[in-house]
Amino acid sequence: MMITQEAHLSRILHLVSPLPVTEVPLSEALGQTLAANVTATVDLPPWDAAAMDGYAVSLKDFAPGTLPVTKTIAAGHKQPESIGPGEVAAIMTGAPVPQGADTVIPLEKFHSPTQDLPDEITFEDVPQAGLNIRRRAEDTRAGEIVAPAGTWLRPNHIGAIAAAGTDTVFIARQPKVAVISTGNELVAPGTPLEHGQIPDSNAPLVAATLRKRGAEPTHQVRVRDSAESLEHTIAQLEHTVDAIILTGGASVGAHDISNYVLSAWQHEDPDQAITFTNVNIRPGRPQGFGLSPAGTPVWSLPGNPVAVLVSLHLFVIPGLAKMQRQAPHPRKHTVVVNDDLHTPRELNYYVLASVDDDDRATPLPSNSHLAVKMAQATGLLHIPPTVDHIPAEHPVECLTL
Ligand SMILES: Nc1nc2c(c(=O)[nH]1)N[C@H]1C(S)=C(S)[C@@H](COP(=O)(O)OP(=O)(O)OC[C@H]3O[C@@H](n4cnc5c(N)ncnc54)[C@H](O)[C@@H]3O)O[C@H]1N2
Ligand code: MOO
Repeated sequence: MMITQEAHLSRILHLVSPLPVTEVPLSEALGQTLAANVTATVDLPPWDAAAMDGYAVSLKDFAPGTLPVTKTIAAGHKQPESIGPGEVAAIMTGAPVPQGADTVIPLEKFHSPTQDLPDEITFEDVPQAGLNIRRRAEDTRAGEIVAPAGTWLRPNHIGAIAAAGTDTVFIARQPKVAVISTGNELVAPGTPLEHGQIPDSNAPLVAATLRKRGAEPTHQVRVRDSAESLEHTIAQLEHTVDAIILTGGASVGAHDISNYVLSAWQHEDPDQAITFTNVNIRPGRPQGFGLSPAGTPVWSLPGNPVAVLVSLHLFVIPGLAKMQRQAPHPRKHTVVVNDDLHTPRELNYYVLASVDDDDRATPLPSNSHLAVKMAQATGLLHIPPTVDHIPAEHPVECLTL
């Protein structure tokens, strides 16, 4: 039986639950998801501030001529200052504009850069009002939402939240995930290979994806193709983690133990049991998903490395996002292909591609076993089941890796 990519994802999203909420220092929040709105605790800028190094002047009763520089105001100046008609204040970028000042003129208008500021300044004309003043609360006002609940925190959010005067945030607890690679052929990367062995590249790929998305790969285990070992490993882990991701053994071969072991497990609610199906995608066709007897979500992904990459993007990342209480955010964009693409109809094809700064994509060889080709890819092109040919220079949707 074959099911659609949408039906498989919808079952996953139905079965995973959001994790509890906790408060963490902002310094630990990168990659996590806000579980509550962050609001500004201060106006920013907190006061009218100079946007240039120069001279603040009052335009009240102003006439061109030479005026005295009566004070100097640098960034960090704590004393509130004011100037009256006929007075000029030397002012630095970021410093509070003195009360009474209407405009700030950059110093280059009067003299070359110097550390010895003049005692007086000569105006040849009437300056324009309101120049080079950053207005109080122009960025945010205290109480305004800086980042809403559901935001996946990237470095720009961390900077904005700090700017708004906050140093702790509420997040959905970081998902703890066990990563299990199955297969007698697998050895740790870097181990000299005996005949029949290959490096386990899926566990590092899955663990890196988890870290990037704010989850914690708490365990990385290699299990041989033995039902007892797999059962024992999962029984040990399912109570201590929020999710389990297996790779390999999802297909129908005599040694594909993930499928045989997990699909034999009973669940109180049969709708929640781990089931295996073919999904209308390639690579990544055989997929298992459901809840373990302890209620822990289990993704059982196919073993081929590119199939793992595709499965992570289509099925694991959205599931984690629900656990993390994440609001949907765009993950696809449109690119133009440099070469013709031919794929059979009926399946969604995902093709590795190298995408340049102008959003032009060069498709790469994308057979599901070509693990090292992943290094050249920055995107995954999606060719829907309704088409079998995308001509060069045509647009196609792309998931950013
Ligand atoms: N008779 C059929 N055979 C296969 C079918 C099918 O429908 N009928 N489907 C094929 C498709 S499509 C896929 S995808 C694979 C999925 O296979 P499994 O999930 O059972 O994965 P394995 O057989 O264990 O491994 C496949 C391949 O990937 C390599 N591998 C496995 N784990 C890792 C790892 N951790 N790191 C690196 N590489 C790994 C493994 O050595 C195999 O070469 O089944 C097809 N067969
Ligand atoms: O679906 Mo499999 O991942 O094509 O090789």
